[in-house]
Amino acid sequence: MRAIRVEEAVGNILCHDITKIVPGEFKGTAFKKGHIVTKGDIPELLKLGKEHIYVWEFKKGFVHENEAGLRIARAIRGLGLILTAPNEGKVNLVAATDGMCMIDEDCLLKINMIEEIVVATRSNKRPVKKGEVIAGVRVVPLVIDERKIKLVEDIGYEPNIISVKPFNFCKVGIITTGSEVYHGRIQDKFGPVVTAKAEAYGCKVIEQIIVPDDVELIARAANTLINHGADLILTTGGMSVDPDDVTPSGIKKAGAKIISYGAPVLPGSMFMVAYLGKVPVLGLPGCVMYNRVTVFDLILPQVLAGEAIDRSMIVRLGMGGLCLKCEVCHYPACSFGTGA
Ligand SMILES: Nc1nc2c(c(=O)[nH]1)N[C@H]1C(S)=C(S)[C@@H](COP(=O)(O)OP(=O)(O)OC[C@H]3O[C@@H](n4cnc5c(N)ncnc54)[C@H](O)[C@@H]3O)O[C@H]1N2
Ligand code: MOO
Repeated sequence: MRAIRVEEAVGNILCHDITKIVPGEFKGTAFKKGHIVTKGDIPELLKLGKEHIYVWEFKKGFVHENEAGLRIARAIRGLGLILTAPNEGKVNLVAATDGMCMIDEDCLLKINMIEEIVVATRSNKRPVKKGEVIAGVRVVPLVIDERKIKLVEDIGYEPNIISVKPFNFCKVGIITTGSEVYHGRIQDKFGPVVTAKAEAYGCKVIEQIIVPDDVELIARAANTLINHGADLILTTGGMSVDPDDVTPSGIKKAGAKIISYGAPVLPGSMFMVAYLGKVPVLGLPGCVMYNRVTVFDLILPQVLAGEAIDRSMIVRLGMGGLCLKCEVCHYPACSFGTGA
């Protein structure tokens, strides 16, 4: 730290806040610690009674927090993100599109292990909206040893440490099972719920086939939907333990490869994931119709972001898999699904 004349301070970094007081009108910070003095600041500083100010003594090999923040942000930015200008050293990474927030957790850990580097993100694999902040980065001191920034940049060679993967458009086919619905004893309430959820991600429901609880008819409906161009199949109902719950058998009979039957998620424990060729088939239990958020809300965006679902992904959902059923639902801004 050294004191210099204000007129010679352009390009130097302020070491302390400078306060402005106008009686009856204003009392606050006119210039913040860390501010880089510009030519235009000089008259204002002089008006504030400052002929000399304390500035940071630049040492070779050190960088200012603003530059450091920008360099870290650039190093970790993957696809689908834009950067904000630094504000007191902090740079935000903002979603450029709706999509799935993807974070390389190992790289994030390595970067945050470097002392004085701060990278704070959202939880991994969450649906995000265009314009939402996905991560904020900064360094702890006002100036930082450039070698630390270079370490971040070395790790940053890994592509897409933080990215937003856009959702693919899908043609969705629905198979609604249940003899009570098929025979018109009750009206279908499940189809509209899953249609609304799929459409919220920009998908189109091309067809819904209503079948009784019959293994053969469920299997045939699945293959009909494939022939009609569906690239995602959702089945509703018939997923639990009654003798009439035959949807999993129907999916199997269609020739699908079962990835997982059952998920450590409540609500949603009777969920099934299968693939009929390349087409994902999601077996949705009755709770998906009834509850506001369920396992379906965790897996649907992953499928639409092009993630191949395997059993380990389903099993990882256990931690954070308990929906607290809050009076006002804030999902995805809550712990539900944070194990994804
Ligand atoms: N003994 C056990 N019972 C239940 C278990 C269990 O493990 N042991 N699991 C429960 C869980 S978890 C769920 S979730 C439910 C739902 O399972 P299903 O997928 O088999 O649902 P269904 O039996 O087909 O139907 C339940 C209920 O919802 C009505 N429904 C179904 N589809 C429609 C539709 N398209 N439109 C309107 N209403 C529909 C249906 O008529 C039933 O009333 O099982 C628990 N039980
Ligand atoms: O699967 Mo039920 O599928 O937990 O409420």
